[in-house]
Amino acid sequence: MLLPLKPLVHNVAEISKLAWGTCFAPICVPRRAYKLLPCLRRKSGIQYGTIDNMVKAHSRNFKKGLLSTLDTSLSPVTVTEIRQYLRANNISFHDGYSCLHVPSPFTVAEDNCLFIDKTTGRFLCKDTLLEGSWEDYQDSVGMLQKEGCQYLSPDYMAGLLGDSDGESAEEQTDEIEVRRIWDRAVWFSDLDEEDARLVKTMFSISKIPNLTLKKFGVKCYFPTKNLVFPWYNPRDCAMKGLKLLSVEYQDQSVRYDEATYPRPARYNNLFGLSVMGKKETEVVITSREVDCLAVHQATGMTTVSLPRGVTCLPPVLLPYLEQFKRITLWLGDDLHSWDASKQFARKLSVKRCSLIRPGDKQPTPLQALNEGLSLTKLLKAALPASHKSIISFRQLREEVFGQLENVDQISGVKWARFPELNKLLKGHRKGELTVFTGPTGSGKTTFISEYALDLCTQGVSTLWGSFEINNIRLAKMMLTQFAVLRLEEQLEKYDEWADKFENLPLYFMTFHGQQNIKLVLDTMQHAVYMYDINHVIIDNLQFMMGQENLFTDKFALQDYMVGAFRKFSTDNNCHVTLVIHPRKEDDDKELQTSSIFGSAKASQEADNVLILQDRKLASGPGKRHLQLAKNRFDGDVGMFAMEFNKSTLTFSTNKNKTKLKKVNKDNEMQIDPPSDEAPAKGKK
Ligand SMILES: Nc1ncnc2c1ncn2[C@@H]1O[C@H](COP(=O)(O)OP(=O)(O)OP(=O)(O)O)[C@@H](O)[C@H]1O
Repeated sequence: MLLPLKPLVHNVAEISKLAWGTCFAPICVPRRAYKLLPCLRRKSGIQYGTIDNMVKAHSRNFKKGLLSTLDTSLSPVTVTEIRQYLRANNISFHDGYSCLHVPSPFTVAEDNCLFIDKTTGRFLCKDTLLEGSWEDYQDSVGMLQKEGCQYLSPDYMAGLLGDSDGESAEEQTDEIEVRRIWDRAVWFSDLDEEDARLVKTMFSISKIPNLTLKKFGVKCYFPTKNLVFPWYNPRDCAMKGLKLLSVEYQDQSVRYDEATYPRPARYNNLFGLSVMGKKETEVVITSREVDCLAVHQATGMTTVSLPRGVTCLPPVLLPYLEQFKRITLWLGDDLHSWDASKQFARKLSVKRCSLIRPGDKQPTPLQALNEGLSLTKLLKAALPASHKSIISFRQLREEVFGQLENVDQISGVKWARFPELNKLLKGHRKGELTVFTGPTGSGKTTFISEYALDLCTQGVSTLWGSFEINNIRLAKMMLTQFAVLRLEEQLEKYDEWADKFENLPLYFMTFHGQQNIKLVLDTMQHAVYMYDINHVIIDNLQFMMGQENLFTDKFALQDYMVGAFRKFSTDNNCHVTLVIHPRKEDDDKELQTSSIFGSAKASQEADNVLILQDRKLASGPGKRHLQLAKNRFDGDVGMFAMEFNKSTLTFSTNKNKTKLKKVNKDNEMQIDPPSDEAPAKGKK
């Protein structure tokens, strides 16, 4: 019996993708949502009434994307509930690492399998590539039971999936571009020998033979000397996208640049998947395609590389890794990669993961191959990711050494726009809690927006919780700061900057006004899982104060909330920046740590306390001082002046004029107005 359910699932899968967007949506999502309905009608070929009903049946999801309602789209189900549901419906399942494996209702294929993510409830049918929410899955099961059939029409499904009628203009342009590049790119074996040698030398892949490159589908786009990595559709090996890698030599260093089609947020390629056997049980995961080639070349092992390097491991890829009993993460040779391996291992289930710790004798796989090291030996020496509760110093000594060896990386990501902040705070580190305060209307949101944007442009995945100003206003301000331009006067440049902005790893919670802290924390947790968020900004804490009835005392309530955010940042190794209003504002006095609303708990729990000072010190309109009042990392505290540029909404620190004032943390802060003198030496 043919059921018109498949269009529904395809449809709903799309719609529910948008529903997830309710929690933290890249700002373009609602615009795309509007395009969905007409195209579904066109491509489905079934009666309008049916589609309309289906859309109506799921319109709660759809509308949520637009109306910013969160509750049900957020962590809709626990793994226990999923198991209970499957048992109650007599659906056999296998308890996998990150997913539950159940028979797919969408295919007749023999080894059909549908993967349900244990954390989110979202599903993926590997055979048809259909995906959707937990609700969609339940609906499909309900439909099957109602109709008394075993499968939902595969023919119908194939027709739908193969039809590109409903693609957005962006997708169509990408497809044309992918085809154009792919057709012009050539296999290394077809290149002139001299040319092939030149390109291989440029990318340090001389030890990778043409045969291996061809096996992985790697071509060369010779006019611009790019490597071209394909993204094959795992279903039918059709081209789904590609990555272009270019290399630039600056002084002694080499810089790799990459461009992807489609754009990074939609580029979910596990490079190497097409080469992988269905029965393999071991895999090595690398962060770069060239490393993947190197591991395979040296060891013959199954290897895949992540689509966006160490930035994230998108959960949609987890089903493809379920078949592996043993996974080795070899992501790079710096601490950032090491942090990422530990984070990704948690997603993949630590018990099957081993990690290669960066170090002198453990460089990137490509470097190891080029230096003639034994990659097999290095892989054998990988450390198990699972730690017992009690460990000895022997297990820690390598980690401690790594920290001592990489002091600069330990101090975190540096700000590009606030060099003075780097001098005081050294950098932005994962897992810390920063409390930020300043007088009402002094520019806290404006400053913290630029502060976070600066880090985000350097790859720090960022989640914004702006409860006071709405996301459109916030994004407009950020875009202005990003472009450092008054875009309203140069609208012709809007698309150029918006395109670049869209590619940042930046997400927004759609909360506005008073919120329940549990809901906010759940959303943050979900975002960490989905997008590997490294920095969350909460602007501001006062917007969670009205929702809690647990405490009659406002101070106790705030203490409880600060404690909850502290725990979150530690548990998830994710930096949280909390904006908190000051308790009292006395016109004659500067704000101090003790001015932060609540008891001393906020400043005790915080690793860093930043204060935007705008009184007394300001020697002109728009001038502000940023004071670092607490710094747990190395104790340096101090302050520096910033100048506000009203047209670009940016605070800049004038390198020539900025007077950085470091003070001993035990002393009271001595603050002088900025002058043209050279920066004062820290007293520390
Ligand atoms: N240094 C500055 N000088 C003059 N105007 C500023 C400065 N910084 C920000 N502004 C402007 O002041 C307004 C308020 O800024 P913002 O919302 O960032 O302040 P806030 O401290 O977060 O406010 P609140 O206390 O209400 O949370 C904005 O219009 C912003 O453009």
